[in-house]
Amino acid sequence: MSQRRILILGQGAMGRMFSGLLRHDHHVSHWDRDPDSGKESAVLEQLAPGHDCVIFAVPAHPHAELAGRIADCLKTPAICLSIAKGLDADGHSPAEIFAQHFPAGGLLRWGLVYGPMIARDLSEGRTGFALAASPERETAEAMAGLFATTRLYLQPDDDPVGAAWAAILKNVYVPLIGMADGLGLGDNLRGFLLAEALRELATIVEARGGQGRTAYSLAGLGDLITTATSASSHHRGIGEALARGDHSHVATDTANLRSEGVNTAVMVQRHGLLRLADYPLFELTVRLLSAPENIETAILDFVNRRFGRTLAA
Ligand SMILES: NC(=O)c1ccc[n+]([C@@H]2O[C@H](COP(=O)([O-])OP(=O)(O)OC[C@H]3O[C@@H](n4cnc5c(N)ncnc54)[C@H](O)[C@@H]3O)[C@@H](O)[C@H]2O)c1
Repeated sequence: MSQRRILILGQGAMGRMFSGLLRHDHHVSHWDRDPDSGKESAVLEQLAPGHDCVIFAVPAHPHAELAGRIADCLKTPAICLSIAKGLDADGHSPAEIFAQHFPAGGLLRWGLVYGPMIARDLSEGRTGFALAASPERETAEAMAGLFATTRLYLQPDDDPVGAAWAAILKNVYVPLIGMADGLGLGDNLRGFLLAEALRELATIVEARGGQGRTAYSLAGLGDLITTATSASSHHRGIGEALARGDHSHVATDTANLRSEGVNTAVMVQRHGLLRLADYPLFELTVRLLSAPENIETAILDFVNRRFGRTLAA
């Protein structure tokens, strides 16, 4: 494939990993901003023009601002691609933000890359897998083509809305798995909770305008299993910490930018994005993330209700 000019926003774990994967075949530039001081590594408006692809390897919360700046200064065709699995302060996903800033028919096209692609595995030469989801098939295929010589295997897909909700919401369910495992509730219960989470995720994806099948793709099932079972998973670790009484990640009514999953739980409630009563496992998880008390009883009560039993836990 021909050499592309790629700009990577963010030089954290994912930004560095992408740079390592792509720099052999493409011309790669970097931009970052210190989240504490706000200091930017370069003037984005001077750096961005001329690039064919901009990878947003930053959390969701600065996406709208950065997409607006990119849209104003890129005057040649390019693809903007995000990997962020969170909602911004307005409750918007990267799919919604990109659709607004990069409208169909314009010079800038967009897509999302979601799936089991833990930065450490890829940085150490192992494989990664993800959907390359875009509203346009051609863009999805171009995204997959960028990585064609790397160990990140991308499947072109046309459901970015579903991919975004699947990837974002699985980070809310994963701490529940961490809680159950942290309390030693068993392998069988983990399997049940994962099956329930997936079933619910498919209905939520549809309710939010995506396709239910996307919940069973790399962006949903693939990422859910990986994150829920990886010893190094941040979101699984949050659940394990809550199970041992460490409440440093408890969801409060303010944004929690240290954990995207916890922050998503807060944003879903703040912006009324879902009718929680329709999704009992999601509702249980959100409740335990903000009030992690009697976790075992709460999970077993859920199991009994699901099977129509009234046994005491
Ligand atoms: N780590 C993974 O394995 C993984 C996998 C898939 C997707 N993701 C997603 O990728 C995104 C980045 O993850 P990461 O692991 O690289 O995080 P990280 O904390 O290692 O890096 C985040 C980067 O974003 C920059 N940043 C933070 N706030 C910013 C702001 N307000 N404005 C501009 N830049 C800002 C930081 O300077 C840093 O370079 C997350 O949304 C995450 O969900 C991560």
